[in-house]
Amino acid sequence: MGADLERVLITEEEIQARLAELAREIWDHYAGEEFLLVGVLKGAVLVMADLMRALPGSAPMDWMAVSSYGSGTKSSGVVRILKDLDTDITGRHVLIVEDIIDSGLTLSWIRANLESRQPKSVEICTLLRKPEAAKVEIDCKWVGFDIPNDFVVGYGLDYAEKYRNLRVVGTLAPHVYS
Ligand SMILES: O=P(O)(O)OC[C@H]1O[C@H](OP(=O)(O)OP(=O)(O)O)[C@H](O)[C@@H]1O
Ligand SMILES: Nc1nc2[nH]cnc2c(=O)[nH]1
Repeated sequence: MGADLERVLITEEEIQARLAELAREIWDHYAGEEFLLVGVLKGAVLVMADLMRALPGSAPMDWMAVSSYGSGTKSSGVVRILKDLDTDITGRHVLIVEDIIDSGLTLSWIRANLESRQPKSVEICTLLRKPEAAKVEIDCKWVGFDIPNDFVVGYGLDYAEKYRNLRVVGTLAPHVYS
């Protein structure tokens, strides 16, 4: 599987070290107030698992699954909820946990959707962000790494449902696409 990678952009050690920093900053930010971690399936599964284990204390967790539709392309900005939260977030601090902000369209929609439910606050933590790919500005408080505008896999991110279990983030070799 690793042989399908062209280049490792971020190593396992770099990911874990950065998540530990983010976990500390997040914990300090909420200063003892409860916050709900909201993961976006499926890509955020590994970020959620490692980020929440790096927190100095407990935080509850919930999940959403969404899908783009309409034009058929990903991240069209038109989003459908496949699995909604189990939790009522009214009056609660919500921290959305994502693997990647690419165009920003998915997260822009999710954030607006969650904000319409009258939470106390909504913030975002993403492991990866592609500044050059942004189609909408996203106010994201915690970003692990800004990366170039290349398609990446690993650490939760897939290509045709493969490579999510890689411990690194990297780009795929051309032979994989042919
Ligand atoms: O900023 P955007 O251009 O909207 O792209 C980001 C979205 O794309 C990925 O999800 P994907 O649709 O690949 O689903 P997955 O998490 O189930 O792999 C990622 O997890 C984000 O949700
Ligand atoms: N696997 C993967 N999914 C994405 N969704 C949005 N951008 C990306 C990316 O670079 N890689």
